[in-house]
Amino acid sequence: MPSPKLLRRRSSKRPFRVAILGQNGVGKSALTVRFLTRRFIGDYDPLLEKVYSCCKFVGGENVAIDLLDTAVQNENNRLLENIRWADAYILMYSVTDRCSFNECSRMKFLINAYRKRQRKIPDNESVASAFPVIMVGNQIDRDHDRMVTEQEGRKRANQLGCVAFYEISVRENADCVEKLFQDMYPLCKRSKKYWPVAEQSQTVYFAAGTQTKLETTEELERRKNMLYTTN
Ligand SMILES: Nc1nc2c(ncn2[C@@H]2O[C@H](COP(=O)(O)OP(=O)(O)OP(=O)(O)O)[C@@H](O)[C@H]2O)c(=O)[nH]1
Repeated sequence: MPSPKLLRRRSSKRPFRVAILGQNGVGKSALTVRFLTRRFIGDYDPLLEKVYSCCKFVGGENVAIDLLDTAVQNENNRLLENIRWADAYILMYSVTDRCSFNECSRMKFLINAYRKRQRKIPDNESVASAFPVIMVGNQIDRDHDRMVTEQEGRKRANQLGCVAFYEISVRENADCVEKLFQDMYPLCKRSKKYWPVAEQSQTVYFAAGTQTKLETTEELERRKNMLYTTN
């Protein structure tokens, strides 16, 4: 792999920010890397929390996207920091782990509570449409270990007010990951007024991060201006 070159973002407006939330081991890092590179990589450092920046052609337009691959979500403060940072959320669980499925409800509750507290949303608009959440059940290739049915997942996503629900296997199917993001952006565009859209950029940025954890939004902001590329 070529040594990473330090680049500066050309756009002055900020990208569309997506946080991938979910319990440990559900496949957040695998999803992120699949989307960015189409490759499936088996193992990742579970303690790392990274923002990956890219420009992708989604929903018929070039969109600058910052993807936050979150790490341990046990601390509510960290989770709230990530919620605050993002414009949209992917709530991920493993269909083989009911605990991770239930954790999605807690996270959605926190998203709603935080966004309502902000009072930025007019009364006639719901949190769901202003800050879209997509629920994703991963690891469907492990059918013999399945604990959560597709029907249950869909029902829960509906009850929680998620804008979409998918069952995927990051490991087996790169196309379903691509489709997830392709579908997601148009859904999220409805809430565009809540996030400034970035200018078009042709460079694919990748892997902004060091071995340290991200502690604050300020840290995330600082890193946004120091992006690395593999190209
Ligand atoms: N069988 C199968 N394994 C998967 C799939 N997606 C991810 N994995 C595996 O699940 C394990 C956890 O994946 P990660 O991407 O590290 O999960 P994570 O949610 O980022 O975990 P933390 O970093 O600990 O929060 C790894 O061993 C992956 O190879 C999938 O679709 N199918």
